[in-house]
Amino acid sequence: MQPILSCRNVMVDFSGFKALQGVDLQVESGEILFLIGPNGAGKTTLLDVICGKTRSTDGEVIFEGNISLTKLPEQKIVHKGIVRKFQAPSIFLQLTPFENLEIAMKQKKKLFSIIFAKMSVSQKAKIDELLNKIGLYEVRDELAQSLSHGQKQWLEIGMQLIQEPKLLLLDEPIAGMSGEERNKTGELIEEIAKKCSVLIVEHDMDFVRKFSTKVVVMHEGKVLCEGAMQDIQENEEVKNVYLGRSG
Ligand SMILES: Nc1ncnc2c1ncn2[C@@H]1O[C@H](COP(=O)(O)OP(=O)(O)OP(=O)(O)O)[C@@H](O)[C@H]1O
Repeated sequence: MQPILSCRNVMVDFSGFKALQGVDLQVESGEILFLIGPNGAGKTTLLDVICGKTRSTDGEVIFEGNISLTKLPEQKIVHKGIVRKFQAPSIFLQLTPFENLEIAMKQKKKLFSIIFAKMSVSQKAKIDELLNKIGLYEVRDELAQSLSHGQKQWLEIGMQLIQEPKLLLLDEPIAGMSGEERNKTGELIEEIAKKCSVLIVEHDMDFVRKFSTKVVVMHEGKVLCEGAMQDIQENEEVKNVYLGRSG
């Protein structure tokens, strides 16, 4: 089966500083791929390139075998099926989880008129189903500002899932979460991966150990190695540049 995403020799040069120096990486369908590596390795920059926030200076990013993302604007990349949850919150705190998802759904339709239209029964059912999935059904009518940190993050993820993506990009999704919230987030990601590949930048090695299907280690703008977490942990080079110090 062809990978859902292929990065080929991707380079990013920030006015002379080479943040990415020829990254080759593939994401397979249904995979939970963790991108790890020391600070400044280029992980976030790679996510930025994939979602169109940063332009690569060389190389190619191919989606679903034949769609080149390299020159597409961010919104077009979303429409192709790649969404990204940023660390900075984007939910409306004065609205309920249901209303937040309603807005996300209407944005997806992209029709201005529909913003004033009533939701159909099936649209409401879809939002309820999603609320169940992200564990917020019980608090669907409470103001988002009263949610815990973890619940807010899940709502953010829900806002992305309403786009029905094929690839979800997450940047340190469990930062600031309690132990229980971390586990719930991992389980949510496993549930999401049944329909959508997930590429995650993460520093928490316990979380990576528990929920990864594959791990890619980046160092100094390149892929150092990739494989199952068990093998990665044994790798001497990885121990030297990263795990030996922080994991
Ligand atoms: N817009 C920019 N202009 C110049 N340099 C940048 C820019 N964005 C990132 N960099 C540099 O590129 C390198 C890679 O940064 P990046 O944020 O991708 O690393 P990272 O692996 O995500 O690190 P961390 O784990 O700390 O988030 C860093 O040295 C960073 O300072």
